[in-house]
Amino acid sequence: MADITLKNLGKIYPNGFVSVKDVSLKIKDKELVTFYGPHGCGKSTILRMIGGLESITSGEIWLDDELLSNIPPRDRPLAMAFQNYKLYKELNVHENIALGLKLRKLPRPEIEFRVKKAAVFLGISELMSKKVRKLSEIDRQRVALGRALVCHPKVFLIDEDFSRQNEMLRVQMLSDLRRMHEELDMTILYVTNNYEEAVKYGTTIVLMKDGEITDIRDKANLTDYQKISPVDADGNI
Ligand SMILES: Nc1ncnc2c1ncn2[C@@H]1O[C@H](COP(=O)(O)OP(=O)(O)OP(=O)(O)O)[C@@H](O)[C@H]1O
Repeated sequence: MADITLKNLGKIYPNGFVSVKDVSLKIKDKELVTFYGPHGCGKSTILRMIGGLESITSGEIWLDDELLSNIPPRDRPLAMAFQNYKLYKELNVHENIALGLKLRKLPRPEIEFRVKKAAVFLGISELMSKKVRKLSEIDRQRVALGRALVCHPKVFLIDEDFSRQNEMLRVQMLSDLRRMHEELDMTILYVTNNYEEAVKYGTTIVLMKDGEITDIRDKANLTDYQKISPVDADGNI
C-alpha cells in the first residue's frame, strides 16, 4: 500500500517567498499522478517536500498511516529520479544496481534475485558486466532506474527536470515508468510543464497555479476539451 495524503501543506522559503499554499490532496495507491502548471507554481517544491529534500513550513504529509516527517529522508520508502543519477562509471552495471542493497547488507541470494529481476524488467540483462562508462545515456538511465527498483520503493517521484534537455531520454524514461506503474503496481508522482504529457501518462492530473491546486482531473472522465487544454472556460488553469 502507498496512499499519500497531503494535508494543508505549505512552504515559505527563508527569503519569505510563499511557494506552496495550503495544498490538500489524496493520492491513492498505484496511481500515476501528474502535476502540471506554469513555471514557478510550486510543483517541484511539493515533490521535494515529499522526498525530504525540502522542509515543510506547515501542514502534514502522510504515507499510509505514517507521518512522513517522522521518517528521515534516507529511510523513506521512496525513489527519486534526478538528472544526475550518480552512477559509478568505473563499476559495472551489476555492481551499480546492487550497491544500495549491499550497503544495507541484504543476503547475497536476495541481492542476486532482485538485481536479476530488475535487469530483466528493464531489458539490460545482457549488460550486467559492462562498465557504466561504456553505456549509452539511455542504458545509464535504465541502470539508475534499476538501482531504485531493487530497493522496492513504494513511491516513485520524478521531476521532468531530470531529462529536460534530452527528448529521447525523456520519452524512454516515461515509457519505462508507465510499464513500472502498470506491471509493478507502483505509485508514481510526475511533475511536468507539458500538459499533453501530463494527460498522456497520468491517471490523475493535478493542475496548479501560484502555489495552489486549481483542479484535479481524473483521466477517465476528461472532457474532449480537457484532453487538449488545461484552461477552463474562464481562461484559468
Ligand atoms: N530556495 C528557494 N528560495 C526562494 N524561492 C524559491 C526557492 N526554491 C524555489 N523557489 C521559488 O518557489 C517557486 C516554486 O518553485 P518550484 O521549483 O516548486 O516551481 P515549479 O512549479 O516546479 O517550476 P518549474 O516548472 O520552473 O520547475 C518559484 O517561484 C521559485 O522561484
